[in-house]
Amino acid sequence: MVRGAYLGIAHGLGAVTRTITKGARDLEPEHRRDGLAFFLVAVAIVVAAREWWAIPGAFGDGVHAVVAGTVGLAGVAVPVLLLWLAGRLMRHPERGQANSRVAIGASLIVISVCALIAIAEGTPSPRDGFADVQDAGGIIGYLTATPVVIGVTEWVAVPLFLLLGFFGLLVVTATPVHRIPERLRGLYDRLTGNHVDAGAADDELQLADGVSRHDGSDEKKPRRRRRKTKAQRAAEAAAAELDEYAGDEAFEKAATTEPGTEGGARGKAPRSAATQVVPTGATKPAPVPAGPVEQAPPEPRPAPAGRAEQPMLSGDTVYVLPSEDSLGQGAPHKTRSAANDRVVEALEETFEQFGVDAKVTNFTRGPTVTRYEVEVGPKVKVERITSLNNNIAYAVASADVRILSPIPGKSAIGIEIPNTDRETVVLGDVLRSSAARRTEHPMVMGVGKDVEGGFVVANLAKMPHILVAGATGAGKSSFINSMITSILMRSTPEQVRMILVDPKRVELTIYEGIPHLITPIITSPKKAAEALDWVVREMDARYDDLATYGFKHIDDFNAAVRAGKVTPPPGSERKVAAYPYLLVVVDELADLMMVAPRDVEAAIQRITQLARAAGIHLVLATQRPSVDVVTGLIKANVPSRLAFATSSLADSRVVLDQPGAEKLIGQGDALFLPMGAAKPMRVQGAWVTESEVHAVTEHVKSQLKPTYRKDVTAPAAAKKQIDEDIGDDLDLLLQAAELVVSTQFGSTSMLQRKLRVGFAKAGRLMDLLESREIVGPSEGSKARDVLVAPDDLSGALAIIRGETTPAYDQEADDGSGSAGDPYADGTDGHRPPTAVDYHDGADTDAENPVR
Ligand SMILES: Nc1ncnc2c1ncn2[C@@H]1O[C@H](COP(=O)(O)OP(=O)(O)OP(=O)(O)O)[C@@H](O)[C@H]1O
Repeated sequence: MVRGAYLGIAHGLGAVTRTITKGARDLEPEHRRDGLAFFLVAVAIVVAAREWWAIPGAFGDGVHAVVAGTVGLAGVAVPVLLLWLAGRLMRHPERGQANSRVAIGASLIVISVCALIAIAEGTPSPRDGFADVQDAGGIIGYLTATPVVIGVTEWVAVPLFLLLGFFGLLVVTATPVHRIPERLRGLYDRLTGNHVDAGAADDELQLADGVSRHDGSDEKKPRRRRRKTKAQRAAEAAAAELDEYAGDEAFEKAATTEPGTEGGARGKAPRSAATQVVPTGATKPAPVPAGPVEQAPPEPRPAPAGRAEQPMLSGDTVYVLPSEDSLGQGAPHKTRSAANDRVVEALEETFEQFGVDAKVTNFTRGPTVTRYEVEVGPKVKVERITSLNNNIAYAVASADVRILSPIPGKSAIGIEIPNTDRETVVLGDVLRSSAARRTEHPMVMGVGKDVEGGFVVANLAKMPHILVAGATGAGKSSFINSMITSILMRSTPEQVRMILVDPKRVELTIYEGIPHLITPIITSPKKAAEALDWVVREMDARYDDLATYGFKHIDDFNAAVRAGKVTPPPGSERKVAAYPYLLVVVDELADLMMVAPRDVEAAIQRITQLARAAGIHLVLATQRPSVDVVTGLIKANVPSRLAFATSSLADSRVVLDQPGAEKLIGQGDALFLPMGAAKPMRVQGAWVTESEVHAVTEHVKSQLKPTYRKDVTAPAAAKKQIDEDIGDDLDLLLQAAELVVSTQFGSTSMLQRKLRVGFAKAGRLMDLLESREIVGPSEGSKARDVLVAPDDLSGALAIIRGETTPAYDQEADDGSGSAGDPYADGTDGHRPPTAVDYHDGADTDAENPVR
């Protein structure tokens, strides 16, 4: 009977336990993690009850025996450690890998502390009585300290354990040894309340006080402190949002600018700093500065990046981003110089000579040009100023005078005149500006400074594609350097991967071998065209994943992957991982368009139409922004534009759809038209020296080796075969294509008549032509648009036949990377291997069972 009752109870308990654990397995991952955190809190309370408040009772004695028995006197710190771990687990459930790193580091510290206490208490052994062990370093202290003390005496053991504890501390805080000084500085800044970007705090000061930052008199100090605390809170709140990148300005908008340093004030309505930042704010007219040259105070050196933790790569590797010090500081920004005063005089003299009632009321000095604001008197036509363009150019001895009438958002005419004493905008300064620090988005780059001296940063993910054009020597390559360097400074290869196409073979060589590359730098236009094809396939694969798992954007998919919510279908061995952003940079589009115009155009069109949600972004640069390179189709699909000085007005129109770029003065002076902007913004591009780029690339290369994918520049195997959907209709389809392209008339009834086929067959042929992008979509009873010019007919026919264009076949294969057919693994040939396992290298593609 007793046995029966015992077995009954045991079975019952077993069933209950199984039900609970099975239920726990079905819980959402974050509930499970929260459960663990709450469990740690509960244990902390129990341990504290006994170790801190000595609450009596048999249970308490048991707890003491376990805690003090294990870690000895260090037991008093156990509740604190448990509470901290629980808090961390609740706050950062997504940082599973970081949490395990913290656990390892904390264990090393515990071992070190227990051993040191054991040594301090004379290394008692359990043979002398377990109470002594409990009052020293517990069993951990005994087991770790005793052998070391016996081996090398306590004189050596103490420094060894101190070293172990120190190492544990570095592991917990993810601090590599060489960054200790920087971390200490960060900690000091944090403790003293200085860790908010000083520029941001000062901006806020100006808004509140209505005085410029030069006016920091003593009585302002208490207020300054209060303001800073507020700015600090705002910065912290913003930082909390950054994990998701949601709601952050630079993420929502393609480009962000930071209010510039104040321009000089002159004339009848001088402006104070406050008016420049908030037009409606209370203003106190600032006196006209007395000296001929005025400089804004140097931007205070900002605190280090303040990343709480270095980003993790899979496999718990800590990837250390390049130090901010790799990029130098520029000279302080001048808000006014003697040259500006001379120009103001020249302008007013010109107005006087021609009898125009106009005055220069203000100016804002940018790094390259200064914008002089001119207000005209009553009854004076604005055109009178614009008609003086040539005379103004003559008076100021500069051909590059650009008149804005009016300045967007102001009742004033802007006259932009190059500074004779121009300044270089240094990339390091742009990346350290508060505009750049406001977000940790990995695709944010430093663009430069605007005409008011404010820093401009742009989020390439929001562009979502950009066309960069300008005559030779105007600054395109420097821009691309700044862009790539910005990304290397801010992102891990797990966040951003790149394909760099450099047909000129000189500009981007410095980036060869960086781990962010997915394929070696492509110099052959033929391979570049193939790489674009690969990007299309990669995009399709990403889309398939988005559709399969029900996400609209790669960011959502990645967030779900990181939260452990994406599980591959049952039976699949696929390891689901977040997709990196993919940045494709083409340094000379014209070279590609010469080799395979139709293919390149078609690939660009497909990528640009769809790639945004897939996290794929194109940067197309050209020094020949003519209509045969930047075709209508490409233009229509690349919404953001950056025009450096162009050699003609026509080129400016191709890039920006408006004149202006032909008036730019070169060396990084640009008009930037991010997606959604109505008017282009004049910016001076950021400059990064070769040695800075070298320092950054050496740093990233020393962290990781690139894992190239072999398939990127391999021609797609399917191209050689006639597509399945054409079947037996190849001849008819070729005839149909020829008819439609040569007549430029996409009509189904014409096909019926000329090819003597029925309505259904003619409709099918037309659909096939549409799928090959020879005609546009059906427009009801109207004829379809024909997308292929008669000159390109042979290329179109070759594609239908499943051949590549002749240019492809002629090019010799240099063998770099196209060896083997990556899709010869029994898949359908159209589907690329998914990008989920970049880190396992190209070889794993064939093993990827999910297609
Ligand atoms: N942002 C910048 N700040 C200062 N100087 C610049 C800047 N950009 C370009 N320059 C100057 O202009 C020169 C030419 O720039 P860059 O090589 O970028 O031109 P490019 O448009 O790429 O020309 P190409 O098409 O011939 O390669 C640089 O060597 C540098 O002296």
